[in-house]
Amino acid sequence: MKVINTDLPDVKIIEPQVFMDERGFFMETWQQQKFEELVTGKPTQFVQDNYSKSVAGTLRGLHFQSPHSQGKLIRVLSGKIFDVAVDIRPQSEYFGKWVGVCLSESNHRQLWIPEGFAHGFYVLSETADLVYKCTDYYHPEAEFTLQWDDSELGINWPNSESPLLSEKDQTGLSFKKWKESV
Ligand SMILES: Cc1cn([C@H]2C[C@H](O)[C@@H](COP(=O)(O)OP(=O)(O)O[C@H]3O[C@@H](C)C(=O)[C@@H](O)[C@H]3O)O2)c(=O)[nH]c1=O
Repeated sequence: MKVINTDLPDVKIIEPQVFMDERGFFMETWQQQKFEELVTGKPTQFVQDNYSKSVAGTLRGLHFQSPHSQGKLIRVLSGKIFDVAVDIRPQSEYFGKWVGVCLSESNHRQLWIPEGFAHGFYVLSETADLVYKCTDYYHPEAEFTLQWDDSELGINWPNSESPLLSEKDQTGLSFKKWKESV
């Protein structure tokens, strides 16, 4: 597997080795030892796997839990998404900075987003099946949504003038409000 750095040093792109033959392909999607050695550099325990399916134009996010922050390892089973991580760690020199990466069934890329980041994605294909591993459990009482189009964050979402949003995601917090609360 190949690990590719992003503009945010703690957020990594992972490209698994894909073995093609006449039957199709095979790949390891997660291997603990390699993951800890090459990606996080420390023991990392996942406790929950999630699966969501979304139609074209859906935008989910930007979500995070505080406390109970979740590291997330994201991959796409079918379709294509623009996946975004925002550094919301007040002590970080990258506080408020974001990175966006295309993950698709054809590039097989995964995104590692550690604890302390908000996460969201926009669906670029007709549908998208997403699976992700999380380092902490779902705690609805600790869940926050940052406004996907917050002007201060300035995320450059592709072709997403009026995305399909959940009710919760239509009324996200501004980054300014979140900053004032931490
Ligand atoms: C996230 C989550 C939701 N649910 C339930 C609550 C709700 O009734 C239903 C749909 O939840 P949501 O609308 O929050 O689903 P969704 O908008 O897909 O939320 C997800 O968005 C992406 C961007 C993330 O990063 C995830 O961590 C998660 O926050 O599923 C769980 O039971 N367990 C979970 O871990």
